[in-house]
Amino acid sequence: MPAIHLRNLTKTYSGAASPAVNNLNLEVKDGEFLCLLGPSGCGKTTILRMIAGIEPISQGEIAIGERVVDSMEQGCFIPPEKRNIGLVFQSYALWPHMSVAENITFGLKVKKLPADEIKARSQDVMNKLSIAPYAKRYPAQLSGGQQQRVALARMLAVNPDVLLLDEPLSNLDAALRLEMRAELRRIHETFGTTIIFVSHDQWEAMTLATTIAVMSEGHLQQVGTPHEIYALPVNRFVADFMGSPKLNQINLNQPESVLAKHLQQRFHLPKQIDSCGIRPEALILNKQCSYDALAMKITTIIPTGGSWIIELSNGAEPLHYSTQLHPQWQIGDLVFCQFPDDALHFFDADGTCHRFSEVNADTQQAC
Ligand SMILES: Nc1ncnc2c1ncn2[C@@H]1O[C@H](COP(=O)(O)OP(=O)(O)OP(=O)(O)O)[C@@H](O)[C@H]1O
Repeated sequence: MPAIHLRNLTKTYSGAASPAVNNLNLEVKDGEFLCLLGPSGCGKTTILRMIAGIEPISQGEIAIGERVVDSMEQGCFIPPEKRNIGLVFQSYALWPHMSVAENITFGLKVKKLPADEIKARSQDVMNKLSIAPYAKRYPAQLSGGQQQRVALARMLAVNPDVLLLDEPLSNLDAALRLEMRAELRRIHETFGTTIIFVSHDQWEAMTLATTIAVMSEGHLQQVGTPHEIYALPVNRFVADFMGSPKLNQINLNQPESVLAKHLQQRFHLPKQIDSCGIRPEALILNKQCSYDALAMKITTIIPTGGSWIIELSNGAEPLHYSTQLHPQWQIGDLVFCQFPDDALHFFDADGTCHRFSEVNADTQQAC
């Protein structure tokens, strides 16, 4: 399967004040399962549509493998049907008057493949996606998840080099989404297809993708494995966007904040660091005081089914702690909260994130 190269790719819709996609450089490797992740309106669908060839680019270049398929500079444009790309949208757009089998074989007939190959390919893909028993049914006689699988089967049958999926699970209920995520992972493992998947759901991205590209307002923020994006965010946007409950952020420029004072005293932080973040699960709570702990009161305990979110307060700003262990605390209890230095994210004024080792901070006894 070919890699996809997006070079200085920009899209400005007519009349728009700023580009929907701004000077994007991204390589999607052969066989990669890449998720374009970001909030609504950040340009994800526009990128997918440009790769598919159904949205004209404003600047830059798209190459699939060695072949440039779109370039303003070179004045070249390969039409969508010649890019060997499968596109599945949020709405499955199955032909309602065709049976499942007919929907799947349609693209193969358009390609004028021999009848026995059409039969073999469609049977194979229906078996792999467990929809063979519904071959004779019409889309209206299928559940949402079954329709979804037919839409995927239809794309996979034509054996695209690249599969583009635009939030294809968004119409499904929670149980079906889980089932379809497993299905998509199997498809990726079985077919080795390069997949680009659009989502605004970080959980979906974390559980599905081999690589995540986080976007904000048309700008690429970070590309990395799910672990890198979660544990080593490059900036405040990525750190804040990933994680539920959200990253705790402590503004260090509040002289009256006990929390800010504790962190300032405990770590020698350079002046340019103006806030500090820590994931809720990275906090450590103890019953006993220790030199590096801050006393905080438990104000809320929220069970979320198998895990708990605990709100802690010390004066004004609350902190959130999350755990999968049944909490031994009650609301009103005093606990001692530690901030492990390797779990801290330090942000400077422009939002760039630094690790503890980078800010070269020394620990200092505080309590
Ligand atoms: N055809 C269009 N004409 C003008 N502006 C558009 C058009 N399509 C999208 N936009 C604008 O471009 C920006 C990016 O839109 P896009 O659909 O790519 O975002 P997205 O990240 O996929 O959002 P969502 O998650 O809501 O689908 C948005 O500000 C949107 O309003």
